[in-house]
Amino acid sequence: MEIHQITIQAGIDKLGNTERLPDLRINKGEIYGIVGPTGSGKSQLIADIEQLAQGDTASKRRILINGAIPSHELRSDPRKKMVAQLSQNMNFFADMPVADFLKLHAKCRGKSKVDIKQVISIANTLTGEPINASDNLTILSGGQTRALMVADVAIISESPIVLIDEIENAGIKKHEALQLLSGEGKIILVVTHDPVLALSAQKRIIMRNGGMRDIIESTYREKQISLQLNDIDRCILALREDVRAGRKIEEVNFEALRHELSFL
Ligand SMILES: Nc1ncnc2c1ncn2[C@@H]1O[C@H](COP(=O)(O)OP(=O)(O)OP(=O)(O)O)[C@@H](O)[C@H]1O
Repeated sequence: MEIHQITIQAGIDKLGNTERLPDLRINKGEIYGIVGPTGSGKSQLIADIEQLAQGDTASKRRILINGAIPSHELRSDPRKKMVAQLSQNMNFFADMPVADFLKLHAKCRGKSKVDIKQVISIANTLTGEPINASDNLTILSGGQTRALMVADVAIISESPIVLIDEIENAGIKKHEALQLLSGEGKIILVVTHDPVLALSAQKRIIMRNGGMRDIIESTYREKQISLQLNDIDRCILALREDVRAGRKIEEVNFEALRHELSFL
């Protein structure tokens, strides 16, 4: 089923008041950030979309697909699952090599032609520590695990809706991960406190007290700032890999970092 739009029909906040933000329509290819203080309902909003809620969750929201109520089958049949979720705390539990897992997953999804080597090399563009096809899933680091999940969602799962919950400390190149996923024309919602991610989204939903309060469209300037912050982030990620690998740090180009910061 081709999905070109989801609608979040407003429900109630934690105090029982109708949400301030009216129905929200998100189109194919759009990236939305979800921001707000702790306990403001960011994860609940993601969960509502994941479950295709129909007034049956704490928020009483309803989720429409292409403007219509999703069928019972879409909500309950795992093979029809249209939503992929990625979060910082997710881990692989299968005791098998990376390549075997990807092959198995591709087979389950009916995609026997997927190039497994390509999936691994895409994952390796997101992490500083290369993943080998023969590595066992259980020995992958947090960053390698998340990088593999992103590549898997982009190429094998092909779920049209991707929900991302706080991947800021996941140890991967976040901006690149978002670009990889959005390049496939997916609908992406990302819960984040991280300016790199929040500012690179086209719009961000502001959460308060369990309700959708407001929406901000990111400006051209914010996009520029996000790209510059991303360069700084990549520098820190590279240093982290050096430290982790037991290398000595000979030099850090602080001048280049300062140059980036002076543009902000
Ligand atoms: N509209 C709502 N009505 C009733 N309860 C809600 C609503 N939204 C969220 N909650 C409840 O409030 C609690 C906190 O919400 P949630 O975990 O979504 O916040 P969060 O913004 O993701 O917080 P954190 O940043 O700490 O992860 C949860 O128990 C959730 O079920």
